[in-house]
Amino acid sequence: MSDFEIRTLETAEHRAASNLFRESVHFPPSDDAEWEYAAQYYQPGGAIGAFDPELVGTARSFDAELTVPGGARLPMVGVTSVGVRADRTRRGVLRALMTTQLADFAARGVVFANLLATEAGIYGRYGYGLATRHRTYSVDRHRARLRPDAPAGGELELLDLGEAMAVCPGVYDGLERRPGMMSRPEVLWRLYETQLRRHTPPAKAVVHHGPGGPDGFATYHVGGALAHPWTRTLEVADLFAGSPGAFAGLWRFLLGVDLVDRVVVGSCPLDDPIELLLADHRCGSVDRIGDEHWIRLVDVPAALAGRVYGPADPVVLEVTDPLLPANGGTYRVGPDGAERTDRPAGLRLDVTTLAMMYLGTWRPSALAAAGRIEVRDPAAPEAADLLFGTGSAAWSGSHF
Ligand SMILES: CC(=O)SCCNC(=O)CCNC(=O)[C@H](O)C(C)(C)COP(=O)(O)OP(=O)(O)OC[C@H]1O[C@@H](n2cnc3c(N)ncnc32)[C@H](O)[C@@H]1OP(=O)(O)O
Repeated sequence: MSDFEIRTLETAEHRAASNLFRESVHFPPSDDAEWEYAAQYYQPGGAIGAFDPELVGTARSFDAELTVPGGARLPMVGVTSVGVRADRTRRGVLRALMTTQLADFAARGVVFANLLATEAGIYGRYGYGLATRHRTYSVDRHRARLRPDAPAGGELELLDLGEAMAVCPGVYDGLERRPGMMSRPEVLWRLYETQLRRHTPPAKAVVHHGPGGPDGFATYHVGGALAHPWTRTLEVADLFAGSPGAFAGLWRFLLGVDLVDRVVVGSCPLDDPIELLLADHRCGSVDRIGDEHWIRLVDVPAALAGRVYGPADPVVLEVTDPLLPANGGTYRVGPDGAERTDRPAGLRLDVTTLAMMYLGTWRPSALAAAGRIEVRDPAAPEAADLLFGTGSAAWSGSHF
């Protein structure tokens, strides 16, 4: 670990860092045209590198806000573009990058760090716990009909990508957010626009207009065979709906696009009601349930105080956090909030496990049954299930 130096990268070093990351995930280096837009994703001062003295590892982050149960939006950073040169792996470079980043986040008052992991075995050791999951849902368009009692929805407006990028960010900002959703900084919209523009023809968007104005949208493209017989798939990148009418209206539109065989939504919340809208739910299928965001509670007291809790007897949690020891200690969590306490703990857990239950994705009793929580008070797991449970499944829908 002492054989290399970790420091913030200068803007002039960002391209080398980006290419190092790309090589680590087996992508080619960016050409000039690609780098022209990719450079914008590097927030000034937001990338770090490990040098030995050459650049051998890197990670970057950007600022956003995370919605927690109850609706509060708390400061988070998105962590991404993490890579170590293949000839320098397994000698502590990532550990040094992660430790440096976390100390910096804590000093800046960040409450959460979020990431999407290439492999499930990497980030738990740094306090990141799998906190949101999503599913890929596909529908056989030829068989699909919405039930006659499905909400009618409002007007739908088809936009090209340029128009969509002027409209969708505002619609997104106005939506009520589930736990796990995040603000989308402009760089993320630019990333999505670039990805959507790669399709031929470029992707489009459909916006739903409810009684109070635009309240949902979907971005999509249609790909597949160009010649008869048609085997075309409509792939949805984003689907956000602020009301039952918007959700049904958007799905009705997507299932109505001609010359399409399947409609696939890559990332849906686990509990969205599409099956309930279909007249025959067997024409739809869950293709995959997977990891979505891993979150790290950088400031445990602020994170615990920032969300609301369900009705149950209070529990006392004893939390351990070797990388950020200031988070360690006992916390009383009850329907009236959470604060530090001197009372004896009912449940003992590490900060990674706390992240897994924080947004309601994993029940404390299940984590205890799996051996991830030590139970000191036999009544505490059931009470914690009720306290940490949420009305809707945590989901982000924003990937980076
Ligand atoms: C948010 C994102 O950007 S996700 C992208 C992550 N990047 C990639 O997947 C690109 C390809 N992989 C890499 O670049 C590297 O292998 C990395 C970044 C995953 C790991 O970097 P390294 O410098 O080798 O990790 P380091 O030596 O610090 O190891 C730290 C610990 O993680 C473990 N570890 C490292 N990589 C992995 C892995 N892929 N799976 C499981 N454990 C791992 C090590 O065994 C070590 O364990 P220990 O603390 O118990 O000793």
